[in-house]
Amino acid sequence: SSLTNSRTKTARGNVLIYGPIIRVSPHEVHIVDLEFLDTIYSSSKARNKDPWRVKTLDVAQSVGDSADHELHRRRRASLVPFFSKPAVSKIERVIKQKLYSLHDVFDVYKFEGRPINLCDLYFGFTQDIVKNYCFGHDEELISDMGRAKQARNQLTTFMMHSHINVHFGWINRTLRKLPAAMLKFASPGLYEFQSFAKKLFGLILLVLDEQNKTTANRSDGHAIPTLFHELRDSNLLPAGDKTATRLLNEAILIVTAGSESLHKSLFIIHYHLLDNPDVLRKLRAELRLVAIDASWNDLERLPYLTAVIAEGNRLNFGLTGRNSRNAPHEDLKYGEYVIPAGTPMSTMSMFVNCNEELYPDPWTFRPERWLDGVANERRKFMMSFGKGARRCLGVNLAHMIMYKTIAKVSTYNLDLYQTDARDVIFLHEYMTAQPRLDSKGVRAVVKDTRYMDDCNKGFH
Ligand code: HEM
Repeated sequence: SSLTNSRTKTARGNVLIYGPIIRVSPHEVHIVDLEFLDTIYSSSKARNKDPWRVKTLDVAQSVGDSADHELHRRRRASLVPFFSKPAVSKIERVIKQKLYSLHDVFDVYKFEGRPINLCDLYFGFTQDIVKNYCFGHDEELISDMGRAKQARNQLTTFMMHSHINVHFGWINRTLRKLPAAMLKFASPGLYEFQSFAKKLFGLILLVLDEQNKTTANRSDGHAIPTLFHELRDSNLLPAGDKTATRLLNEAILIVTAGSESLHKSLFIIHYHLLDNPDVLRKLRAELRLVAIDASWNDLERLPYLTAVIAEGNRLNFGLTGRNSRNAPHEDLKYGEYVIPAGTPMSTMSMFVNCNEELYPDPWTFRPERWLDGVANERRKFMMSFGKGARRCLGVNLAHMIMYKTIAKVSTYNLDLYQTDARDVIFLHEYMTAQPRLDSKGVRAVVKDTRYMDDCNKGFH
């Protein structure tokens, strides 16, 4: 196809000065070639992560940081059933309740006339939902923007240490041995992260103590199996993988991966909707076609909403660093080069998600690009959720939350407040995309939450 030809041209020519294959360190090659993505991130062949790289988040025993292919496969298999579409659909009711809380927060800010910080709001909102999914209850961060801000800042600070973790892991290991009061002084980011981990550890111990229960009772009276109760009872995991420490590592990964990436997609999308009245108008017109309280199933059928979500995810970029894999049992060939078995090979999501041939004017938010004849081709290459056997496990959960949330908040009338593109754009690489470092977040003044001014449908 013409797309295939132009991809090759880009990979070999105008965008890249060097490459498409570069030896970026004594032991790693970096390759920018869309045609080679499925080889690096294979779904069927054994691919290890680089043990050196997985030190970034420092949760060694989690599924995401299980460097060895077989170990990763076993741990992932225990989680897969829980992230399927039918499994995720079971908590649509929880999402609905959280959306009511979200609505209440918007109403309070409307009443007070203060700008709302959408970054903090969506961080609290998503972390509550993910914790609920994991444990059956949460900290209700959404009802306390101060705590939501603190939790978001704490994770951002921790992620900004990710490069130091890779190169000087001993610093964190040493700091962790300090008494809490000294750690707070020496490394506030790590101290906050340790407090977060301590709370999760308490929840894991509770799950392990409640041996007789397989479900958690939620406040609405419905008992839904939760992820960590299921893991505790899973036949797919050996006893060694059910220890409190191993489960804590899993919980840290899932709660941070869930809230960090998901809240970003939400605030990126909401910013662009507020910044592009035409896009917002088209979206609202489409939403008129479905019921106010449409299900995820119905919302997924809406092409423009689907395009808005895909474009927000594209500009999220997922993991932004060099995400390497190695083929432990086979030598691979790239053009004239042989890549010996065990050699880390990497690429970066930005090179794919901002490939100018695939996405002309790539830094512009343009949902329409997902509606043309080659949109399905593009979908194959999107790297925001990763690729292959280690692709994001939370895709379905993320999509359900995004569809339900964007459908709801896009009907509110908000004006951006002292916010511009530098508050959402990828400017710094700290494992995930960070905007300008002095950003105060995406802020907006809430004008109305009850109706859509250019749609004639009211809110209940
Ligand atoms: C828009 C939202 C999200 C984005 C952009 C995203 C992105 C990613 C990416 C790029 C990876 C691949 C990491 C790699 O290559 O090693 C990943 C892995 C993962 N994600 Fe997500 N994620 C999102 C939401 C979620 C949610 C809501 C959850 C769960 C609550 C989740 C759980 C995970 C887990 C457990 C892994 C590790 C999978 C494995 O190693 O097998 N993610 N995510």
